[in-house]
Amino acid sequence: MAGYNLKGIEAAPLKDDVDIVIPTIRSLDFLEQWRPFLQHYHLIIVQDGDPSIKIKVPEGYDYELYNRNDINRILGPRANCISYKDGGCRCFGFMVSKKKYIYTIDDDCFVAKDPSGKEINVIAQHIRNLETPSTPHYFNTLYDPFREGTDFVRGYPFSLREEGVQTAISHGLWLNIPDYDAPTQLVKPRERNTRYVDAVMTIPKGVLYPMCGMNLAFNRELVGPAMYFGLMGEGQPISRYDDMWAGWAAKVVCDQLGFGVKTGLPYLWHSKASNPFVNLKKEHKGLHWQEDMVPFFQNLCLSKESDTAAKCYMEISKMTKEKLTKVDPYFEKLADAMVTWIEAWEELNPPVKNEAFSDGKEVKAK
Ligand SMILES: O=c1ccn([C@@H]2O[C@H](COP(=O)(O)OP(=O)(O)O[C@H]3O[C@@H](CO)[C@H](O)[C@H]3O)[C@@H](O)[C@H]2O)c(=O)[nH]1
Ligand SMILES: [Mn+2]
Repeated sequence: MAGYNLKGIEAAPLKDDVDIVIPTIRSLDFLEQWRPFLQHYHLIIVQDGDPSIKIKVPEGYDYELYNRNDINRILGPRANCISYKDGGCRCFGFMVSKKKYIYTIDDDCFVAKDPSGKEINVIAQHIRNLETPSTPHYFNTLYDPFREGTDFVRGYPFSLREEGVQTAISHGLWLNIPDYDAPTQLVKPRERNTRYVDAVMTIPKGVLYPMCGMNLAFNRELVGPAMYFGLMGEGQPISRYDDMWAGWAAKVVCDQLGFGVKTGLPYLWHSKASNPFVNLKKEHKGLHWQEDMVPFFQNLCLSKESDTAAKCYMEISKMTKEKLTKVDPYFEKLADAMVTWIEAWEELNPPVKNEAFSDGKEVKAK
């Protein structure tokens, strides 16, 4: 690229199969540092906040940029399911993408170094995580058996080794500013995560986890419809639980459809501690409601007819309305927004007519 020093650019794995989705209400200057790893990928930028503000995209990146006016134009009345003034707006990018894989990253995240001092190619590691099987049915104590230099340990039944399932989500971690909630940030303002754990592990079937949207990749074809970052932000009683809602729902869907979820490598460097007092105001209801939301998802039993991500999600929406509205009327609104999300998803992503599925049905679990 004229004028840019791209020396040392690493191979951009599956560059035509990945879209990078970035929600931003700040600036995209952070992309300068990511050039060696992200420059070859297509970006989908979801600009939150005032659409009259012009966001500058660093030269040399191939991108599409959507602001609130674009979301309203494209989705019409269904735009009300996309959060405003909350990072959850990023899921609009998941919906408009046509690629197999999504990688989503926050605009205050930078390239981290591993203990040897080598810069970490987050995309390469996420693709490796997504392209190798998960082991949700039986925990391998030496972590990911599909990594170089490791394997299934003694006592791991061979019958289960072929059982590796398709990996739908790869959840990366963060050095420096950890993703703490506001109370924890307030009591530990100077805490920094300096610990690099060289491991990738499958989250066992039936176990939920707090999914952070900061450094996250997933297979759109397997689990895209379930990756709805819940309706939060302006006009809603809660914020900063958008990624949590998506993580809980998507894990239930992955367990139902027989897909895997991995967490661990890659790390990135999270630089900006959002203001803990502002965060406390935004997320305080979530701190209470999570005591109900988590057991709700833990106890969900989906019907066998729910054999695609969209069908699972519609069933979860129905159960949300039935079981969580007693916690707060907001959940009825959220349940309706979940239905709107699926309707919008299916309008923008009509099932592909495919001889394998003569009725053109969505990808079903094997
Ligand atoms: O109103 C908003 C606020 C933020 N964004 C964009 O979303 C991401 C995350 O924002 P931020 O870095 O301020 O949030 P953190 O507390 O550091 O991160 C955690 O909170 C989650 C946000 O819900 C986030 O995914 C977690 O990692 C940035 O890109 C902001 O620009 C926004 O679009 N609108
Ligand atoms: Mn941040």
